[in-house]
Amino acid sequence: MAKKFSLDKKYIKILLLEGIHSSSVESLKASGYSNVEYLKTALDEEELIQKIKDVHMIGIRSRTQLSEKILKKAKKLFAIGCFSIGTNQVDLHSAKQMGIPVFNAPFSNTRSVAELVIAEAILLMRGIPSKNAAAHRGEWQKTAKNAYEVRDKNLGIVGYGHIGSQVSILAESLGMNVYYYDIEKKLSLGKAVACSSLNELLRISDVVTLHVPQTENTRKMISTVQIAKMKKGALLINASRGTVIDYPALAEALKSGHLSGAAADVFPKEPASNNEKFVSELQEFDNVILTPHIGGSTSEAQENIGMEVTEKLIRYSDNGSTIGAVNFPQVSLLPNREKQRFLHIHKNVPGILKEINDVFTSKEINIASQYLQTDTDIGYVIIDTESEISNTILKELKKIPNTIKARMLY
Ligand SMILES: NC(=O)C1=CN([C@@H]2O[C@H](COP(=O)(O)OP(=O)(O)OC[C@H]3O[C@@H](n4cnc5c(N)ncnc54)[C@H](O)[C@@H]3O)[C@@H](O)[C@H]2O)C=CC1
Ligand SMILES: O=C(O)CCC(=O)C(=O)O
Repeated sequence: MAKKFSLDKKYIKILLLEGIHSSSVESLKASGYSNVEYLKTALDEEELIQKIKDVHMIGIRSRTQLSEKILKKAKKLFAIGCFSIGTNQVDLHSAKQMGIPVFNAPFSNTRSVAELVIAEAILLMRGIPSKNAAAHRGEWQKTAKNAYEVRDKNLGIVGYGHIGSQVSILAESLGMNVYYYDIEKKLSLGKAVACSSLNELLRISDVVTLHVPQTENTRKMISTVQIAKMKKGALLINASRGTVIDYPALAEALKSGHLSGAAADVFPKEPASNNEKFVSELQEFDNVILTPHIGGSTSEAQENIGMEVTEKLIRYSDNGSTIGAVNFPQVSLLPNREKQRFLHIHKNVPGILKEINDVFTSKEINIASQYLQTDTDIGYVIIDTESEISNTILKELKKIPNTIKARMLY
């Protein structure tokens, strides 16, 4: 019998949104995925619902919100690629319940964000944003007043993960004293000092920079009370998520002069495209650097992200590997084209593995290898059979109660 993909690659429809780097399209095509629709922008909800109906894999950046409502329309979707670090734009739990793994690029833009933050710390310390704005208006503000070196100043990093720790290394090389606060115990790099509380960090820092994910815990973690604890004249930088700072409270602190400047790359409501107007309470302040969520937008980062996430999507589509998925049991078996491979995603209920195996036993088909992983909600098993078998097995696997998704690969 000729070997056959359950779904030929040329029928696997892939939608890439938000101007993902061309390295993604190139990798997909090189791997035989020719059915790729590439859009430079995000889609509004209605357009997305229409398009996602027929799509098997989707690639997004931070603008596209994949809510439960939208995922429910995506009947054919089997994998999501977030071409970003953050995955808060996807309802991860709903995706998992629907048997859809979500992949991201956990390090590819780390360095780009860290470099931007360091640049902003230097510019803010020198009062450059205000002087720059004034110069554009024809004013000449040649003065050393309120302009400082970053050397020997205290930098407080909230969230000492990949980005926070890169910022730490760069800041120390500039002679800054680095302090950090993280809810997890972390290895301090160089001479960085862990603070036992957020309040302690806020009290001692000349510059505070935020590098936490968007979670319920981090929502408005910097608001009036926390800002009041910061040193008078301190600086605040946010390249994490717009929900982490209470921006009206920051605006108050800038107005009163309690803080002497800020930089914000992320906002609670960001324009869906470059054609939409951007509105923020921080726009009135010359001493605030506003950037349009470009912390990770460098050529290097985007090219790397394009390749990294695409590779994960291809590995899942070709071999069933969920290594690197952020919402799924991690399963990987070496590709083995000599065998036939089945993937089965199911609710994690007792006895289901036996039912799956019974399908093969009843047809006297030997299982060559099998790898199951579960979490509290779902189980995911890859099964290689010794002999080539027909599509009817797949139909029977799909009929097992509590099956979420089943696929035959080769
Ligand atoms: N502006 C931009 O373009 C970009 C923004 N980001 C944002 O930066 C965030 C951080 O990225 P990474 O450093 O790669 O993530 P990471 O997961 O490596 O580090 C996050 C750290 O925050 C800590 N954390 C979580 N909740 C906390 C809390 N309540 N208080 C203190 N620490 C807490 C975690 O323990 C972890 O160490 C991403 O989740 C994303 O939202 C990421 C890339 C680009
Ligand atoms: O560049 C993007 O679209 C998203 C960057 C970001 O926020 C992330 O990687 O989490």
